[in-house]
Amino acid sequence: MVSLALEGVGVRYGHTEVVGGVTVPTLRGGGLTAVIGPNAAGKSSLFKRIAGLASGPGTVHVEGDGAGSIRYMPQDTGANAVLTLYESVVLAAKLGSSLRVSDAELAHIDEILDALRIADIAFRNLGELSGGQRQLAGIAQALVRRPRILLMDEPTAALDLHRQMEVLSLMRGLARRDDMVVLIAIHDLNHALRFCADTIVVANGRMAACGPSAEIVTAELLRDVYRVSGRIERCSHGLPHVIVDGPLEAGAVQATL
Ligand SMILES: Nc1ncnc2c1ncn2[C@@H]1O[C@H](COP(=O)(O)OP(=O)(O)OP(=O)(O)O)[C@@H](O)[C@H]1O
Repeated sequence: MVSLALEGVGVRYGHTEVVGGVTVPTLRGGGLTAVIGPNAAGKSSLFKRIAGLASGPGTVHVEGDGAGSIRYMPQDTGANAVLTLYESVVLAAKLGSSLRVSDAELAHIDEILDALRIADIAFRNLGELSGGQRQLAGIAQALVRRPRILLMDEPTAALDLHRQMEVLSLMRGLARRDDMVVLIAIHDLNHALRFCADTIVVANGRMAACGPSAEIVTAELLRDVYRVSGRIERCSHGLPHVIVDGPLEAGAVQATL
């Protein structure tokens, strides 16, 4: 069992504090947690702080088996034109350890490439891949280290609709099977509602709300955090959907946060 909790966590770049006072009650492995909020709210910075890649005040509490294994998957994994997709995943698996690759590790890599449906492009250079294919390679690189806590920064931003659903379903299944804590920074609120049991809202460098996604993604959130008018309605299948009517005038946003 692994768990993550944040207590008064902030992020500073030099003397500038971009995130402050984020306290998140214990998140246990087994499900997805969405991290939502406007552009520049501080989601990526918070992820980097949790992963130890940025500094700031507060405490990141990690407990349980393999608690040291935190992995941050950046928004843009970049393209190293020299490596094939397969080589990049093997290298990711071996980061910080010996370069000997066991049969079990190779089997694990194949399993991940199959699950992401990218085995057919495994031996193409990353520089020749499409943006979506590179994003899938980045997910493979993150998964191959068997993280217990995985911080995914907009992992579906470059993917088509089918792939978005596939990847989020896969991540939900892996989180459950491997008892991982998976935080996903995501702009699509419908995905947060559909795939993530819990949602954390970051706005202006602060945590604005945290709880079950259905209680967090509301018309008030759309108004106060995203400055749009909208509503949450159930479709004919009974699933909640965010419907955005349009942007609010600057003066119409209530200063409740
Ligand atoms: N390395 C850095 N040095 C200084 N400021 C930074 C650095 N990285 C990010 N920032 C600033 O920190 C703030 C939060 O940025 P961050 O990338 O965490 O936001 P975000 O919520 O992930 O945004 P988006 O949804 O647009 O990806 C922004 O004002 C940004 O300009």
